[in-house]
Amino acid sequence: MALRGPLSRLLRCTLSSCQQNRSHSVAILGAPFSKGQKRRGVEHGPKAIRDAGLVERLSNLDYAVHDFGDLTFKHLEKDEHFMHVPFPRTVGRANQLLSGAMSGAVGAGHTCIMLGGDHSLAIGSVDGHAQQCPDLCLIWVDAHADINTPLTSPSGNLHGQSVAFLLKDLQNKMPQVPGFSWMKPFLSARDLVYIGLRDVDPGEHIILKTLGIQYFSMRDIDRMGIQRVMEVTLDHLLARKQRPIHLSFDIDAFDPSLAPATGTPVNGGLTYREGIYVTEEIHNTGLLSVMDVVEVNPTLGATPEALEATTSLAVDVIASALGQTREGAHIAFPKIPEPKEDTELRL
Ligand SMILES: NC(=[NH2+])NCCC[C@H](N)C(=O)O
Ligand SMILES: [Mn+2]
Ligand SMILES: [Mn+2]
Repeated sequence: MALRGPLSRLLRCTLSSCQQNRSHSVAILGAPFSKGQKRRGVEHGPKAIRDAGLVERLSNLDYAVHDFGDLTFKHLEKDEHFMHVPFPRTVGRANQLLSGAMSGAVGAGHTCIMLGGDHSLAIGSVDGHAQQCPDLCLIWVDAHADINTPLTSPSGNLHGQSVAFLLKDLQNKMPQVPGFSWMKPFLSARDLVYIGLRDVDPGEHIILKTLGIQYFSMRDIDRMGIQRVMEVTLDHLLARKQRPIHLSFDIDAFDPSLAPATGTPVNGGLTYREGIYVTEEIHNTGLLSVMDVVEVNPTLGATPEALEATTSLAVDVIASALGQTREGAHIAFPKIPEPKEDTELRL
């Protein structure tokens, strides 16, 4: 749509300092971490996504790409379970480190891409982003709601609990998990929208309903269409005021036929076109500030083709969130090139 580009640029000028000067500089933060769940291999996600050509794709979109490399996480030796939650201190410490790095990168004026790693990393990623942009809103694209508390979680895994750590509204339902005393929940339930849900635990369902969280399950997408879902999503988050968007994209939101190399696949997911439409619409707001891409697990690709499909899909959604269009672009050509006088036009 013709109005989108100029309109979004106009809006960007009126934004708070944390959103300015972001448009042409992208930071990549690798977070090779897997202790938020029990399947090893997801720590190789950042390398696999880079190997699929991420930096080159973003450079072709005319961005200055700053690849900050991978963070170094430590596994703490003495880290007993908390209730049935494994590795609480290790996950807490990793997220503390990521939060600091994310805050620094956002503060330096970059649009940031966090490559996971498992989805527990969204705790640090969103926390660090919020330190620079306290009025951010969160779009969570996922088969799962990741909003269990330690008391509702069937698995104990922290990658299924990230949102519960972020939400102010759940503060009095959360026990003190060791490793997380460095952070305070800051997000309001109304500043969050889910897209793609199809595997929601009973405890998560009561949380979503009690807090009145806006979500669009795969059934809602079937019923309304992805175009209407995005309209309502962006209206819900941005109608009152324009603010930075944090997009947390779990690759398992896509159908497992498209993204097989992931730890908790669920049938009946987003089509390629639905997923790309989501990121295109987010790009068109001009407000994307941080994007997480998580749960790409290269060791779970049954064949090299399955892995390649998953990683190139990850690169495609990132490129689309950063402005790659299906209609082409004329970055290299201000006008249609004309042959010089003395060149023969046709043979
Ligand atoms: N980020 C993910 N893939 N999360 C899967 C969570 C699965 C399940 N709801 C749990 O809490 O254990
Ligand atoms: Mn998921
Ligand atoms: Mn997730």
